[in-house]
Amino acid sequence: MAAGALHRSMRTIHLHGGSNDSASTKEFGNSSLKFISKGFPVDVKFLNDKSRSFRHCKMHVIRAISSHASVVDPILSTAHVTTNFNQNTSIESSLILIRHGESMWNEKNLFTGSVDVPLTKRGIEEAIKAGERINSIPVNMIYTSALIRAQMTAMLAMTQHRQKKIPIIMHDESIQAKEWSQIFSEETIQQSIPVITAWQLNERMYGKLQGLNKEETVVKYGKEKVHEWRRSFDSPPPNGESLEMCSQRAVAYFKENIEPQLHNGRNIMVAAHGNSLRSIIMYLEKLTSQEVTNLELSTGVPLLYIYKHGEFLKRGSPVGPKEYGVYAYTRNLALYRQKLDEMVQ
Ligand SMILES: O=C(O)[C@H](O)COP(=O)(O)O
Repeated sequence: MAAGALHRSMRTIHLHGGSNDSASTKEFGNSSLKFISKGFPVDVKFLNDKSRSFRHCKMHVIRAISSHASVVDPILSTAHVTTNFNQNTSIESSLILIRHGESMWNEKNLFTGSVDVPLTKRGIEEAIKAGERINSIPVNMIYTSALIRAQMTAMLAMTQHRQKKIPIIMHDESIQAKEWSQIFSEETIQQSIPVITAWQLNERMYGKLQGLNKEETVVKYGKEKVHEWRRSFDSPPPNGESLEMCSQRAVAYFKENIEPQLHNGRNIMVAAHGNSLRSIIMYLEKLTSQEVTNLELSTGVPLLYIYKHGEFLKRGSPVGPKEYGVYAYTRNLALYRQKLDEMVQ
C-alpha cells in the first residue's frame, strides 16, 4: 500500500446513500461502517443524500479499498460530506500538545515568528525529555507546522516512545511527491506513524519584529506595548498577526483536520509553537481573550488532553521530574501503559 494510502487510510471515506435505498441507514444503522484495508481502519460513513445511489457508492468504496496504490483518495473523491451521524460516543482519544524545544533565536532572545530556525542543543535535549515524559501515551498520528523547530521536536520526542513506531513525514504536495514516497511493505506501514506538516500550525507571523531583540524592543516601544503585542488576543505587532488572526488559521485547521481524527478514536500529537498552541488551547479550554493573555507555554513541555464525548479534558503537564506523577492517566491510558510494560517483560 502506498505511503499516500498510509495517509489516506488514516482518514475517512464518506458516502452518499440514496434516499431510495433506505437499506443504507437500515443496513448500517447509526454507526459508520469499518473496512480494514490492509491493516488500517478505514471508516465509511453513509449519508442520506439524493445525489447518489447507495449501491453505486458501495461499489466505489469496495473498488477503492481493494485496489492498490491507485486507491482513490477518499478526501478528494466526490463523496466526502459528513453527516450528523449519531456516533459511538464512548470513544476516548488522547491529544498531546508540545511547543518546540528552545530554538537558536529563542536562545538569542529574538522575535522569531515565521522565520525557520532550528533547535539549539538544549532544545534538542528538551525534545528528547518531552519524549520520555509521553513515552507511554499512545500516538497514532502526528501533526506539526511547516517549520523545522517543530518538526525536529516531534521526531526527537518519538525516538523515546515505547511503541517503537517510526514517524514518517507525509509528502502529498504533488502527485510525484506522493508517488515517490510510497512504501511497499505492509509490515513497514504497520510500524509507521504518519506525520502531517501544515503551515496553518506555524508560529504567529511577528511582522516587523522578526529578528529584533525582545529586550531592545521593550526599550524602544515600552514594556506595556510589547506585552500587548506578545500576549493580547487582538492587538497585532506592526505588519504581523495578532493571536486572533493566528487562531483563525490554527484553530480552523485543528477543527477541520485534527478533531475528526480524535473523534474517530485516533491518538494525536501536535508539535507546534507558543502562539499557535495558545490559540488552540484557548479553544480547547474555552478561555476568554482576557484569560489567554496570562497563558504561557514553556518550550518542550508536553500537555495532555483527553477527548471524549466531543469535549477536551486537561490531564496535566509535567512540572516534576517524574512524568507518571504528573499526568492524570485515564483507565484506558493505564491499560495501554500496562500492555507496554508486559511487552518488555
Ligand atoms: O516567535 C517567537 O519569538 C517565539 O516563538 C514566541 O515568542 P513570544 O513568546 O514573544 O510570543
